[in-house]
Amino acid sequence: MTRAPLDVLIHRVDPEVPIPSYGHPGDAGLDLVTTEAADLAPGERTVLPTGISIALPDGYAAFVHPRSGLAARCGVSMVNTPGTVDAGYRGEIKVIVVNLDPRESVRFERFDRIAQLVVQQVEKVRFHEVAELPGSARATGGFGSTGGHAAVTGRPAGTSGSTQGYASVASDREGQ
Ligand SMILES: O=c1ccn([C@H]2C[C@H](O)[C@@H](COP(=O)(O)OP(=O)(O)OP(=O)(O)O)O2)c(=O)[nH]1
Repeated sequence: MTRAPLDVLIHRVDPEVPIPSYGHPGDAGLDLVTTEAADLAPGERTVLPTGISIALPDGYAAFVHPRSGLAARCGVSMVNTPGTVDAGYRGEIKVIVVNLDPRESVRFERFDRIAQLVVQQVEKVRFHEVAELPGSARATGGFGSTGGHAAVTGRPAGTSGSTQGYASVASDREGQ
């Protein structure tokens, strides 16, 4: 069953910016564009304005996510992915982009799509302190306790002469 869309007030800080829209009917993210052109050298980051501010209803938040096409093609991501836009925030939404490509610079023109905005309902919690938490299958195992992604300080398997360290996913592949 299709739910009715949530009504959200929007203000265009830049009157020429297009109102964010979904690329396809089933998409989760609304495209965000930059209103400023920018050049990013390898490893460089910058804060880009999107030209919009919104008023989300209480109980909602919007999350600024990177675009996978930009990531795959140009190595562009966001420093704080996902960025959190609080329901009470009325300022212009900004995107902290970073060029993770080790060699190529990237250039954004005004109104290039740089990120996507996912609006979600969020729970408010009330903490109840206890002396001991109830048991669970995972218990306290975290950070790689199921195996895989062991850091290898020496050479990658099957090579010789390299002085660089590699992270290995071999034990994950083998299901260890
Ligand atoms: O990618 C982002 C992340 C945040 N914001 C805006 C909306 C958010 O409501 C506000 C504050 O963000 P956050 O709480 O993540 O930042 P903080 O560093 O914890 O700042 P504060 O002390 O203001 O909470 O900045 C953006 O425009 N883009």
